[in-house]
Amino acid sequence: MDTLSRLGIPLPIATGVLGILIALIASMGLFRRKNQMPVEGRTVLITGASEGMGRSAAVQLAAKGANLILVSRNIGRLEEALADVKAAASSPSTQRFTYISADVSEPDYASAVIAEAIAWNGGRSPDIVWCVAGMSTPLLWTDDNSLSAARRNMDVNYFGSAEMSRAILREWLSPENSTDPDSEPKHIIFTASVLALFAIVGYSPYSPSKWALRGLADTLAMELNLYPDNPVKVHVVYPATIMSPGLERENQTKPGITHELEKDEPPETPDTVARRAIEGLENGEYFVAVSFLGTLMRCGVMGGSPRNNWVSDTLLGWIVPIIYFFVLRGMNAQRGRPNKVTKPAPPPRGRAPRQVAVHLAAHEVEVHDLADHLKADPSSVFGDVRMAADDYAAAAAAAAAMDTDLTEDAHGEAEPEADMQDGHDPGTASGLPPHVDLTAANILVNGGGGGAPANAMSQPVQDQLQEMQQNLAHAQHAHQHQHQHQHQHQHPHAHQHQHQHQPPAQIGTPQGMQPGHQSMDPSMMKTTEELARDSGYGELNVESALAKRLAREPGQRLAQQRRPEQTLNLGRRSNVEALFAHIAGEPARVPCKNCHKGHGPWTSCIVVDGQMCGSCANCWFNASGARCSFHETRNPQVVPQHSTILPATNASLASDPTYRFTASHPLLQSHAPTMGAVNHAGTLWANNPVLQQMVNRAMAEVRAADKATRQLIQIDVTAKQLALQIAEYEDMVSNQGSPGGPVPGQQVMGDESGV
Ligand SMILES: NC(=O)C1=CN([C@@H]2O[C@H](COP(=O)(O)OP(=O)(O)OC[C@H]3O[C@@H](n4cnc5c(N)ncnc54)[C@H](OP(=O)(O)O)[C@@H]3O)[C@@H](O)[C@H]2O)C=CC1
Ligand SMILES: CCCCCCCCCCCCCCCC(=O)[C@@H](N)CO
Repeated sequence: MDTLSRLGIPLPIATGVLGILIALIASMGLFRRKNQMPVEGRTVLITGASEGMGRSAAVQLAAKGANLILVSRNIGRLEEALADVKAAASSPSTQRFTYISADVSEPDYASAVIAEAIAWNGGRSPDIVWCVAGMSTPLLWTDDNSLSAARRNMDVNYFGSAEMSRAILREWLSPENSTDPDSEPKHIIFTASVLALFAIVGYSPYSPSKWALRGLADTLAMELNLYPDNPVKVHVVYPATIMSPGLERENQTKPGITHELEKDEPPETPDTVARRAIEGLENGEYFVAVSFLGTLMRCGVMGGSPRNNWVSDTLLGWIVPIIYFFVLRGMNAQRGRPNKVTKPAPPPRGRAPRQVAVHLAAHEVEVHDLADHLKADPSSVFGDVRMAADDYAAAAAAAAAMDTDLTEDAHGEAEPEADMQDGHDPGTASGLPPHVDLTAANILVNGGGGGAPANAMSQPVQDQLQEMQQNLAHAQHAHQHQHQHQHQHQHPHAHQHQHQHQPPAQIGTPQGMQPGHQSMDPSMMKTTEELARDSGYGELNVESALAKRLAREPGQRLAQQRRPEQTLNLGRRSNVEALFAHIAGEPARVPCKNCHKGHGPWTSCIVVDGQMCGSCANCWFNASGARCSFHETRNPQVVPQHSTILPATNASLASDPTYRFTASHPLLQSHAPTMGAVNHAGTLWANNPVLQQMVNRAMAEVRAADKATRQLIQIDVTAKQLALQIAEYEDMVSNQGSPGGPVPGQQVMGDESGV
C-alpha cells in the first residue's frame, strides 16, 4: 500500500485492476473444473474423419477411449483412417470402430447415416457428433465460377453440417431419449473457421458458409433450452489455417493476395488443431478458438452469442476494437489492383527497377512454392488456362486478320530484357524461363480480371501459353512484313521503324497463320475519308492540312454518333478534322472527362497523337478542344499500340520493368485462372482500348466488305478456328504422355478431393 500511495495510484483503482487481473486469470481456466466432454466409453461420430483435422480428432479421441464412427466419401481413405484410429485405441479390446461412406452435400444424407450408426451401436445413438467435413474454394467474387463455388461450399460446409445436426437432434431430443437432466450431455460440434469471425479477400465463396454455421449454432443453443430433460451442448470450432490435404486443394484456386494476408496466422498441423479443439471442448467452451488470434477474433464478434466466460470474453471484447482500429486500416487499404469491373490499370510507369527487383526478391520463395505445387498437380488449373489460351490465340488470329499495325509500336523502345536490373530476372523468379514474356498472362490480368498466374502455372500450361505467344509473334511478324509494304508507300519514313523490330523466335508456323493470306490484303483497308462516307457523312470539304492528311490515312473505325438523329455541322473546317480524327485516331486509354460524361458527337474518346492540341476528337468538334481534359499539356492519352495486351515481339514491354512487375507480381498473379476470358468478352472489351480497337477494325472491315469479301473473311476465320483446334488436339496428345498431364475435359474446380 505504501508503494502504491507513493506512486500516486489511488487505492480503488489499484484494487479494481487487481480484481480484473485475478478475474481474467481465473476465467482463463487456471482453476478449471472437471472435463466437460468425457469420451471414454462413449460413441463419437465424426464427418470428414478420413483426412486432415477430422482424422486427427478421431485418432486423439480413440486414444481417450472413445468408440468411433468415421464418415466421409472415399472408402479407401476411410479404411486407412480406420486403421490409424484402431492403432490409437487406449483399450482395443473394448473400443469399437467403424466407418460409413456418405456425401454430406447430398440432400437427406444424414438420417440414413444416423440410422446406420444407431444400428451399428446396438440401438443407441452416438453421444457426440462432430461435423468436420468441409471444403474451400477461394476465389475473387467477380471471378468466373465463384457463384457455383459458393453454392458448393454452402452445400458441403453449411448444409452438410446443418442436416447432420438436425438428424441427430431429432434422435437426441425425442421424448423416448429423455434422461436425468444431470446426466452427461450429448454434444453437437460444428467446424467453422476463423474466417467466420474475420473475413479476408478471396474467401467470398467460403466464409458465408461458415458464418452461416455460427447463426445456426446460436439459434440451436437457445432452442436446446426447450429440452431440459435431454441435455445437449452445441459448440463451434474456429480453426485458422490447417496444413491438411484440403489446404493443398484450396491453394490451387487461392488468389495471391489471400496467400499474402493469411500469412498473419501461421498454419498448424491437423494434430495440433484437433488437440486444441478437444481441449476447448473439454473446457466446456461454446465457441472454441484454437489460437490466440482466433480468441481475439471470437471475442470481437460475440454479439448475442452465448459466452464461454462472461468476464474474459467481455474484457477481451473491449480490447479487440482497439486492435482492429490498426489492423483494419492496413487490411482495407487500397491495393491498386484494377479488376475487371473497375478501370484498367494506369500505365505502369514510375517504379524504380531497383524497387521492383527488391519486391520480387521478397516474393521469390512463395512464388516458387506455388509453382512447385502446381507442377505436382498441373491438371488442377489446366483446363481454364487452356480456355484462356484459346481466347488468347483467337485474339491473336483476330489481330493478324484485322491488319494490325505493328510498325507504329516500336517508338523509342529499348532492347528486350533491358529491365533485368540487378541481375534479377522476374521471369526466372516466377519459375518461368526468362524469355517467356508474361504479357500472355497479362491479357487476363488487365482484361480478364482473373489473372492467369504466370507464376502459378504448371509447366505444360506455361509451355502452351508460350507457344501461343510465339505463334502470335510469328503471325504478327509475317503480317508486319507485309504491312510494311503498305506503309512504305504511305509514309516515306516507315522503313525507319524496321530496324527496331526484333525478329520473333522462329517456331513452327501454325497453319492458318501463314503470312500473306487472304484477309490481310492491305487493299481491303479503307481510307479515313471512305469510312467517313460509309459512316453516313456525304461529301465533305477537306480543307485543312490535318484533314487532308487524315483523309488519306487508313481508317480505324466507322464514326458512330451518340445521337444518330443529330445533324452535325460539317461546314466548319475543324469539325471535319474532328470527324477524320475520330475515324483515324487511337482510343484514349481512359476517356477524357467530357467523353466519360457522354458529351461530344461520337461514341468513343479518340485522340491523334500530337494533333488537336492534345484534345480528343469529340472535344475538338465545335469547341476546338477547349474543354477537353487532355487539352494542351495535359497528357495526351494515346494508347501505346498493342503493348498493353499483345505480346511484345520486339522490345516494347520487355523494356519496361514495371510492366514485368505488374505481370509477375505474386499478388496479382498467383491466382488460379479459373476465369476463362470467354465469359468476359464483354468486360474485356469495355476495359481494354486495344481490344476495342481490334473489334472496331473488325467491324469496319466487315461493314466495308462486299458479299464476296465477307464470305472470304468467313472462310479465313473458320480455317483459323480449325487450325487452333488441331493445334489444341496435338498439344493434348503430347501432354497426355507426361505423368500428371491434363486430361481432356477434366473438371477443374469441381471437386475438392478428386474422388
Ligand atoms: N484447412 C484449413 O486451412 C482450414 C479448414 N477448416 C475447416 O476444418 C475442417 C477440416 O479441414 P481440413 O483438415 O482441411 O480437412 P480436409 O479438407 O483435409 O479433409 C476434409 C475431410 O472431409 C471429407 N469430405 C469432404 N467433402 C465431403 C463430402 N462432400 N462428404 C463427406 N465428406 C467430405 C473428406 O473426405 P472425402 O474426400 O473422402 O469425402 C475429408 O475426410 C473443414 O470443415 C474445413 O472447412 C477451417 C479452417 C481452416
Ligand atoms: C484481432 C484480430 C486481428 C486480425 C488479424 C488478421 C489476420 C488474418 C488471418 C486470416 C487467417 C485465415 C485462415 C484461413 C483458414 C481457412 O478457413 C481457410 N484455409 C479455408 O479452409
